[in-house]
Amino acid sequence: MTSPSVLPVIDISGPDDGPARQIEAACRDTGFFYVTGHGVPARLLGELDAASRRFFALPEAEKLEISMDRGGPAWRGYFPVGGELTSGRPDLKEGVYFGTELPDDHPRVRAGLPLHGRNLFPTQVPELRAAVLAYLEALTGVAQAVLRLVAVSLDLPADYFAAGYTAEPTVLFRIFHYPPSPPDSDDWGVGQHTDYGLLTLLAQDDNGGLQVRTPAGWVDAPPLPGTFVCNIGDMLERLTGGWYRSTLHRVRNVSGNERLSYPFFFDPDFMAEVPALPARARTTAAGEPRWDGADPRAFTGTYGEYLLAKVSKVFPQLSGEVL
Ligand SMILES: O=C(O)CCC(=O)C(=O)O
Ligand SMILES: [Fe+2]
Repeated sequence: MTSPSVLPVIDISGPDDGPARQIEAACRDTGFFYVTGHGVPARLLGELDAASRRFFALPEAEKLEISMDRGGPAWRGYFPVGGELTSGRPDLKEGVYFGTELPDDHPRVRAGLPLHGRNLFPTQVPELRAAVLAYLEALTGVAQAVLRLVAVSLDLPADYFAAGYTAEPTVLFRIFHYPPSPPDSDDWGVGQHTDYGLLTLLAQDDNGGLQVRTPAGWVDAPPLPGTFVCNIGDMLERLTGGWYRSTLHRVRNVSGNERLSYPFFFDPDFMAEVPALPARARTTAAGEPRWDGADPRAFTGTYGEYLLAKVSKVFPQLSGEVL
């Protein structure tokens, strides 16, 4: 059972102060809100959606031509239904992983850094390439704009993130296809989890299925046309000493239709350590034990190390091969 959505809609187009206070309230509450006034033309998402539907309609063997195990350490490409284990169980979804498009001679690629490199694009749907790259650029702008407001909400300089953690951000982007869940099944499209980085901006089609954990129980985050669902990840929880919340969420597609979603993850520089902000280090005591048994505040190391530990849990069969 879920309750109807109670998540706020925040217009980010106005002067910083109003939306920053709304973001503060949302991040203190569920860590989830809708973003409007973002300026991304609907056409970009329309092109992405059309190309993605063409891709998923291909025969499995053709989709496997960009299989993840061909992406090497860059960790890009297609995985079939059941190929990802978010909460230790196979998810009822297939998808394609993308990230920042880096040429082979980029210093981080030459240094062999995992998760860095070229994307894999399907030759059968050539228009997907331009649609994905244009979308990544547009969403990077939205994410920097939201982080500017997050910075203001924390009494930090407005360019705190853009000049630091996200001067060279870790950008991960996925296109997911959730087949309909059989009635009464207890399979999840995505098992319950929190996101790993700073923030996620999600576009979803009209089918719904995303659920968010709140103190009052699970609530729906239904599609609202022209908005992105934004939620904060473990690194913002960690930076703020738990003042802001990285909240559990999950997906079950009970619409009876094929659901597509487009989560865009905007995360700190792979090489950065992300210690608690001095003013926030001790704001709250640790809460209830987390979904993954891990405590993002206790972790030491770089964001890249945190991310790789997570990724190798959800793709156990790949982690030995490519990392
Ligand atoms: O598909 C969705 O609605 C959400 C996906 C998600 O939570 C994730 O990929 O982290
Ligand atoms: Fe998520």
